[in-house]
Amino acid sequence: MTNFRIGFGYDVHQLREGYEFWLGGIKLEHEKGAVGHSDADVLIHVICDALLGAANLRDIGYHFSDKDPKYKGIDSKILLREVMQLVRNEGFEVGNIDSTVCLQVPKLNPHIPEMKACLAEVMGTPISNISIKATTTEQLGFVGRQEGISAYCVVLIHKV
Ligand SMILES: Nc1ccn([C@@H]2O[C@H](COP(=O)(O)O)[C@@H](O)[C@H]2O)c(=O)n1
Ligand SMILES: C[C@@]1(CO)OP(=O)(O)OP(=O)(O)OC[C@H]1O
Repeated sequence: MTNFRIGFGYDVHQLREGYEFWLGGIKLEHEKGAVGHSDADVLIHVICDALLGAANLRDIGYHFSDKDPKYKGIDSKILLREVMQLVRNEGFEVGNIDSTVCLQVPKLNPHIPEMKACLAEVMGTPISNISIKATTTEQLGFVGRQEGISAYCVVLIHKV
C-alpha cells in the first residue's frame, strides 16, 4: 500500500479584537480576528500540515518559519499553493480532505461553500474533494470563551 498515504493536522490561534479574521482563504466579518505571524488562517494551516505529514515533508513552520520576516502577514493561500507544489513534486495528488474548525462564534455554515470554492481553486482540486465542518465547544475551554480558534484536518493523498 505505497500508493495511498494519510496525513493529519492540528493548529490553534488566539482571537483578539483589532485583527482581521481570515479562515479558509476568505475574510470573515467579526469583532475579533486571529493572531499569528501570517494571516493566521488556522484552517489553511491544518490543511498544509496534513498534506505535509502525508508526504512525510515535516510541517508548516519547518518550511515557513514564524521568525522569518518574509512571512509576516502573509496570505496563507500562498503557503498552501507552495505546499501543494511540494506534495506534487513527490509525485502525489490529493484524494480528499476532511476538516473541522472549532469556533464558538460566529456560525460558519453560511461561509463554508465560499471557503470550499476558494480552497479548491488554490489546491487545484475539485470542490467535491474538500469537506469543511464546524463545531462549538459548548462554551467550554479557550474556544468556548472565544479566546481562540482551533482546527483539525485529515487528508488522503495518492501517487499519480
Ligand atoms: N462556529 C460554528 C459552530 C458550529 N456550527 C454549526 O452548528 C452545529 C452545531 O454546533 P455544536 O457545537 O452545537 O455541535 C455544527 O454541527 C455546525 O453545523 C457552525 O456553523 N459554526
Ligand atoms: C504560518 C506561519 C508562517 O510563518 O506562521 P503563523 O501565522 O504564526 O502560524 P503557525 O501555525 O503558528 O506557524 C506556522 C508558520 O509557518
